Amino acid sequence: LPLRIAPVLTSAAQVVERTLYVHLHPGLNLGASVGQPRPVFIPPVVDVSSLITGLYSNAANVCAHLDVRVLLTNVCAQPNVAACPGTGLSGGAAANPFPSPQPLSHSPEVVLTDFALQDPGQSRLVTQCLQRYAGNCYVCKPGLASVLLHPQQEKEEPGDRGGRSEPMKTYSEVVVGGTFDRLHGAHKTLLNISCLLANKRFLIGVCDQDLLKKKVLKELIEPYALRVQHLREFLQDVKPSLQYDIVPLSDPFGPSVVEAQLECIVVSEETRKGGEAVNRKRIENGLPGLVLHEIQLLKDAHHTEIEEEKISSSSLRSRLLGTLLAQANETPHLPLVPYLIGLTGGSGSGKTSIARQLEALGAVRIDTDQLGHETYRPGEVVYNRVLEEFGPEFMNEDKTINRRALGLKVFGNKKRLKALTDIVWPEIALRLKQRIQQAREEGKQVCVVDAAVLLEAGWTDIVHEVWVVVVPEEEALSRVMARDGVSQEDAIRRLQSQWGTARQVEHANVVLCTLWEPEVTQRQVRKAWDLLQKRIQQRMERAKPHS
Ligand SMILES: CC(=O)SCCNC(=O)CCNC(=O)[C@H](O)C(C)(C)COP(=O)(O)OP(=O)(O)OC[C@H]1O[C@@H](n2cnc3c(N)ncnc32)[C@H](O)[C@@H]1OP(=O)(O)O
Repeated sequence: LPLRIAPVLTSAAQVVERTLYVHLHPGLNLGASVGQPRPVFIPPVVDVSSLITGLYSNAANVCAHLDVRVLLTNVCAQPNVAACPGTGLSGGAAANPFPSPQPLSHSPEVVLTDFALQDPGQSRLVTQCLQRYAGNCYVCKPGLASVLLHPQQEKEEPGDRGGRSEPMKTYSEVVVGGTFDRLHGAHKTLLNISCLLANKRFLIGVCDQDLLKKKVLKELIEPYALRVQHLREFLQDVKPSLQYDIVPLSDPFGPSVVEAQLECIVVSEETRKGGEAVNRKRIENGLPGLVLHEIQLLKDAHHTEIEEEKISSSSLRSRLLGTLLAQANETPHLPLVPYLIGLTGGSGSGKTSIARQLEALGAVRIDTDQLGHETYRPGEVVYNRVLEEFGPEFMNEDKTINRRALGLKVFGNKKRLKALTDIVWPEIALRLKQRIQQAREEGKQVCVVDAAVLLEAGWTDIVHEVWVVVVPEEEALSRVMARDGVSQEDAIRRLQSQWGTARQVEHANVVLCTLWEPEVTQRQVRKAWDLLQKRIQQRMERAKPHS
């Protein structure tokens, strides 16, 4: 079987667009002579566990775009009613794991098999037999199609046949913990093997709040409720007979160190130490230690130099940088050209360096800080109004406005900052519109509006897309202090006058991060630019009058 995984997945990926459910039935005979095959129970042997790992690790390499889910309703420790509640078993060899078809979160539209036909004339009978078989196990879409795959068989190496059919020890209650952001093959392996090990209850602790603070690109972590929804949907498909309890974790231990009836914790090489710490705490709490069941870490064949070698959510998050995370809003009030990108991000996020890179790629860069500074020139409306509002002490000897002193006054003081921005923003907006008009007249295709507080100002409707640049707060603080020579307190006050990155990201169409080497940022910008060109192209196509 292991040799067939990659070829079967490769050929299935040519038919399937989104979800590929895997139902195991070793030796399934669809040959017409033996009559209609029935689903059978498979004992949870070591081989099944290796097969699950093999499936997810191959899927990550050969069909990474598919949501693969290995179904375990028919993989059960003891085929009796007590061990497999809800199966309607009466015991004995004829026990059916599917007394009624199991509903899945995505009803199958097509059933695939790698059953090898002995005779091409059998094909119709075999596909009919397969459809009936699938319909007995799962609730399928009406008109379920069936397809016979013809996977390219891989060469068998000597010694490949050595399977491990010894039974796995199973447990009444199993626990795991994790962030479970954007469920990937490694999460699914952990979850599937835990389902294999658990007979009654599966407790899942999901990191929340404080436990997320140190994570790479934490702003891109899916909200807790969404992660739980995805987990529940996956688990409900995989083994509906188990009781699932999903709880938020605000410390690394959660209920694992207080619930007496837990028997086993599933860990990876990386989290084994965490599992051992759980056991030390349990013993301190007068509870028996848990069996540590260790699973293999899945390798990520596509990892880049800033990513981990294992399949990880942080790598998946870093691959989202520069891509379109949320469709742009409809903007019929804006002219088609130039396409307007509102580039924003906290102080010290590196947005100006990104704006310059976009300029080098062909965009017109409009620096709104600069436009703001122009409005302070003596004789301008803003100049007079600012001095009226804040007093003559904010004037330098040469009669110019002392912006630095003004900054120290307003950052950290909401009321005073609002008084200032109420004066300056309308004037900046006016100048911005003039610049955009000028770019339009010059036939420019893309303008990048570099605006530190674009979202706070509610300027999202003057651009087509919002791009947000993020860095961790400590990094932003040290950059601001070093670059602008301000104290830590002043830097904090300035950052606190702006939205936090998580809130900014909620409004972002594209997110970029300047935390790593300059080449890494350049690659992100290039990717974002290339994808933007495609979107602009498609938009132009859509806007063409139909002939
Ligand atoms: C909607 C927009 O984004 S318009 C562009 C931002 N400008 C404004 O909001 C106008 C109000 N601000 C100002 O006039 C000036 O920033 C002053 C007078 C307060 C300070 O002037 P200066 O000392 O010359 O500082 P400068 O204008 O370079 O801004 C320094 C930092 O303050 C931040 N900043 C500017 N305005 C604001 C604001 N309204 N709220 C919070 N932070 C702000 C900027 O992010 C900038 O950091 P960055 O370059 O790392 O992004």
